[in-house]
Amino acid sequence: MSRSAHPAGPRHADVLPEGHALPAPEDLNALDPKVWSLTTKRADDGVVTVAGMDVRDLAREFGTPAYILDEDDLRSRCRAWKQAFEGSDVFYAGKAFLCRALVKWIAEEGLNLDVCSGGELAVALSAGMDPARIAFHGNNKSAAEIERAIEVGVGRIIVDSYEEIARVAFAAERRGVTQKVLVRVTVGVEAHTHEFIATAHEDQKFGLSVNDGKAAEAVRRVLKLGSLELLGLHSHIGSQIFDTAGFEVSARRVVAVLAAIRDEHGVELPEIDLGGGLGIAYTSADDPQQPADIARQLIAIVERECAAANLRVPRLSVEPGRAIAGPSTFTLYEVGTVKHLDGLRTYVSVDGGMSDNIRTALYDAEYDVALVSRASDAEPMLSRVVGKHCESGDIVVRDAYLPADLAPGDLVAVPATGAYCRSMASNYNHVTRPAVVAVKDGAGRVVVRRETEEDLLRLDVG
Ligand SMILES: Cc1ncc(COP(=O)(O)O)c(C=O)c1O
Ligand SMILES: N[C@@H](CCCC[NH3+])C(=O)O
Repeated sequence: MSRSAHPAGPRHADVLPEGHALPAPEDLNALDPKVWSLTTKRADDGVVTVAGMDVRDLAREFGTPAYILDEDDLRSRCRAWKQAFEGSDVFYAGKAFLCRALVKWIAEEGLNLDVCSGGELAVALSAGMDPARIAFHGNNKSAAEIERAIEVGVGRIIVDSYEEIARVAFAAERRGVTQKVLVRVTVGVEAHTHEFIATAHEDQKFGLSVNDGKAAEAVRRVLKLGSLELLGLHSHIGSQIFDTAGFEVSARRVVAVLAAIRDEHGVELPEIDLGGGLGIAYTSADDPQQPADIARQLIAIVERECAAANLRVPRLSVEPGRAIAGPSTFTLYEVGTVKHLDGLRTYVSVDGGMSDNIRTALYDAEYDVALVSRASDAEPMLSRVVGKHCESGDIVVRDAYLPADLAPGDLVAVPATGAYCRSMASNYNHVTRPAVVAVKDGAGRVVVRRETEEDLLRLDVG
C-alpha cells in the first residue's frame, strides 16, 4: 500500500515516537526527481529553479501561493502515455486539473479528454477541443448536461444508471442522432487505496454491478434503444493505486462480461475503457509504475483473456489524470510564522492551506516539502506545514523535516500538487484561490489567474 493513500483513521501519533518511521533525510537540500517535476533543480547558489526560472523571481512576479506548472514535464507525461498505449486511446481525466491551456497541450500531444460535468465540458469546448474526442462521465449528469453533450456531439457518454440510459436515449432521439455510449460496470475489485477514492467495490455509488446482474440488464436496455450505439464497457477501479493486481482483475472481469454479452446477444462490443487510477510519487517512499509497464500488462491481459474467450480484441482506452498532471506542479508558499512547541514539533504557517490543497485533510495524504529560496546547512527540524485557515485540520504537510533556521519570508514548495489541488480548491474563509503559472524555457505565464476580492464579491449579490 502506498504511504500516500491509506485507510482512514489515525496514522501518526501526534508526537512521533523515538526512532519513528520518518527519518530525517540525509540532505535537506536534495530534491528527489521522483517527486519534483522534470526541470526543477537546485542551482549552485542554492536557490531552486524550474524551467530555468528562479523561484524567488516567480514569487515576486506572480505572488504566493502559486501553483507552478512545468509545461515540459506535463507534455512529456502525455507523450509517455500516448507512446505506451500506441494503438489504444488515452483520455486525460480533466477532473485532475483542467484549464484552457492544458486542453490545448493535451490535444496537441494527441490525447483525448474525459470530462465529468457541464463545467468541464464548457472549458474543453471553449479551448477548441474536438467534441468527438471527448468522453462524458458522471453518476448523475443533469438533463441539461446530457442535452448539451449530445448537442455539441461528444464522442461518447459513459452511462452510469438505468435512469441515465433512458435520459440519453430520449435526448438523442429528440435530436434525431445516434449517441455512442459505454456502460460503466462495477467489477467488484477492492482497490488498495483510500476508501474515498476506491470505486470498483460493490458498496458505492458508481457504475452498475456485474455481480448482481445490473450491468447485464443495462446492456440489454441499451441494445434495445435505437438512438444509442453501445461502444463497449467502462471500468474505473479507483485512484492513486500502486498495486497493479486490481487493474488486472478488472481487465479480466470486463472481458468476461464482453464474452457474456456475445453469448447472450450475439454482438462483440468493439471497445473497453479501463479508466485511470495509476498512482504517483508524493514522497520518496512511493514507487509508482511507469505508463509503459502498465500498458504492457493491461494489453497482454486483454489479449490473453480475449483469446481464451474466442473474442476479437476490443480497442482499449485508459483515462489517466493524476499520473499526467500531478507531478508537473509544485505549490510555492511563503513562510509567515514559525512556532516551536517545546518537546513536540514546529508549526510552519504558510500563506495558503486547505483551500489550495484539501488532500491532506481529506485523505490523510502525505507530501514532501522543501525550502526553495535558499539552501541551508542547519539541522533538520521536525515540522508540520499548516495553512492560514481557521481550522486545526488545516494541514498541508503533516510530518516533514525542514531546516532549523527556517524563517518568515523563506519560500517553501510542496511538490506533486498538479492533480486534485487547484481542481478541488475552495474559498474557505474567503481566501482567494491561487494562480496557476505555467513555466517553460525561462518564462512564466499565468494560465489561471489568482482570484481577487472582487471575484469573491461579484457573486455576493445580496
Ligand atoms: C471515471 C474516471 N476516470 C479517470 C479518473 C482519473 O483517475 P486518476 O486521476 O487517478 O488517474 C477518475 C478519477 O478517479 C475517474 O473517476
Ligand atoms: N480527488 C481524489 C481522487 C478522486 C479521483 C476522481 N474520481 C484525490 O485527490 O486523490
